[in-house]
Amino acid sequence: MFAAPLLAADETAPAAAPVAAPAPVAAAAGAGPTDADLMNDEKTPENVLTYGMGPRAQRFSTITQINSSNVGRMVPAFTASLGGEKQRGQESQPLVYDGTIYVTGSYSRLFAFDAKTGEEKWQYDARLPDAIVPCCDVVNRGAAIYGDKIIFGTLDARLVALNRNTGKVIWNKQIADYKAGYSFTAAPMIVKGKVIVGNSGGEFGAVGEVQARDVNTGELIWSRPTIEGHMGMMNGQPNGITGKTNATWQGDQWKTGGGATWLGGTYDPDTNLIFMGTGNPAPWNSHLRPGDNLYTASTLGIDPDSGQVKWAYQTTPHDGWDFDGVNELIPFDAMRGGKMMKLGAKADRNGYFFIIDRTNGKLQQATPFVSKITWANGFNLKTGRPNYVDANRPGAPTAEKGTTVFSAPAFLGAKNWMPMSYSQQTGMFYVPSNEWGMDIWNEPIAYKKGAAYLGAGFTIKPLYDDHIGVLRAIDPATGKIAWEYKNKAPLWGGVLSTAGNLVFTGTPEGYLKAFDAKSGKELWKFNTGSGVVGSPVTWTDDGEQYVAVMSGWGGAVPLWGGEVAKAVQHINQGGALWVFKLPKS
Ligand SMILES: O=C(O)c1cc(C(=O)O)c2c(n1)C(=O)C(=O)c1cc(C(=O)O)[nH]c1-2
Ligand SMILES: [Ca+2]
Repeated sequence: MFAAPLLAADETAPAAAPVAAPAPVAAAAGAGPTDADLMNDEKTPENVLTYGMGPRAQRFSTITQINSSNVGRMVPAFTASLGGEKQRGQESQPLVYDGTIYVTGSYSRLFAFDAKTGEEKWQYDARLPDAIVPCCDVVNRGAAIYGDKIIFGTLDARLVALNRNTGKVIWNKQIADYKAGYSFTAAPMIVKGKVIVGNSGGEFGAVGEVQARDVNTGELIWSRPTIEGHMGMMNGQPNGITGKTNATWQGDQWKTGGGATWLGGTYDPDTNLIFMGTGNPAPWNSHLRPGDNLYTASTLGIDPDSGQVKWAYQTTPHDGWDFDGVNELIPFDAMRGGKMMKLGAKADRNGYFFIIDRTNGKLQQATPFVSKITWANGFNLKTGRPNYVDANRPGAPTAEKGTTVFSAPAFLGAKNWMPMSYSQQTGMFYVPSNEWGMDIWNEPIAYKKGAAYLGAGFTIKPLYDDHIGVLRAIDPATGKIAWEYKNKAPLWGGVLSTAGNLVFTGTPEGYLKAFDAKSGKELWKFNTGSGVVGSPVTWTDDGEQYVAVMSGWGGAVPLWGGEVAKAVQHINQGGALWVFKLPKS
């Protein structure tokens, strides 16, 4: 725009040009987002640079043009198809930069669309090997952008950097062995020039790991396994918490112990910590692995510079239900006991909404956010541990099958991967939750490379006739629910809140919906033609506010949902980006 045209080559420069101040190297147009831009994402409404709309992943926008008084008039601006036969769950969150919308698609694809018209600029298809074994549909949750690159993970456990203008591969790195059950569904996160990635594979005895890779080359900078035993052995570094190598596992069980970091993390510039959730211990059958099984079903506070674990908090010690525990920890600050505190909130799959001190991982509050929880009666705030209801743990298998118990929440969780939002305007968390239970029983199982490693059987059942999904506004000061919206099908998409007093989320029935953030009143809906399991975002372009979401039914519910899967089997698949704005008038 106002920058002088760059000289293409040295020869074109006057030979004896007087040397003034050194030219700012490559700060020119087209250089792309920097570390500072990523950290500042919450404050730049003209783009969406990070998964979570800021490193803290609060999914809150300060834009007010579309608000609770006019959202009822919002209309589609355009839609863009992901095309073809590869229409499965579209869990992606769009990124928006410099006139382009980037979305990942099912089967490890990445698309670049014009942000004003939806016209496709390019698409990349990772062309997966047949042997991949993702547990829960062929999903991907989003990309990361940096400089000239757009970076995403694939189901055969690779991390791929493409040129964001052309879609051409810049580097392509294997992060784990997909033949041993590893895959990659999370959006990568970039902190200080390092691509921070997690892995998937907890249902196959994979071992959780966080890797930091050089954004320019893809080379490994540090690796942090999440299971005691592996932690102690890595690079000769102590794990930074217990200093012990393997206190909470018996025998060799830690070798295939799970704890996958399959949702990626959030980052807090204030404390310089990455918060990474870890998944279920493997196998699911808890009688086969006595002990707390650290650090599965936990949140880890990790130093991005070294990979050292600074603290850990385990939300389900000795998990026996696949309560997993990867759910995002969202940093926020609030008054507690008369002082301002650096806190984090996590709505866990196990049914509790946790508030912890994010400087040290100490539990401050744990309140149920669903109506039925059978496995524990609350948490002990001193020890941070659950008060277990032992009788409700699935029993040990005798010959073939242990006793069946009814358990709530179901293993797909009071909240699964779909991200909640924190509104800086209302001070509320908006949590996509589900009310369901399951019959669960344990079975014998032995580890076999690349095969499912559960040792349990299960059938998910609804708890109520009229709804499973419930969007809940939670006051973090008390854990009390301020309002709720009930949905017939399970909620499986992310949430966005805005300073326009709005909350957006999608439904499997196909709608993107807008609610009044204070009252919960439904203000607007639009049917996208397939289930919405993506995460909505918003931005401004030439003075107009846009809202975008991916449509395309899928994810774990149709595959693992038991009786609930049957109830939603009529929902049609899809694969489309939908973009909305107010009509010009
Ligand atoms: O332990 C794991 O490694 C792992 C990975 C994933 C994944 O990567 O999608 C899911 C789960 N577990 C899981 O337990 C689960 O319920 C789940 C739901 C979904 C989805 O995308 O709908 N993924 C996953
Ligand atoms: Ca899992």
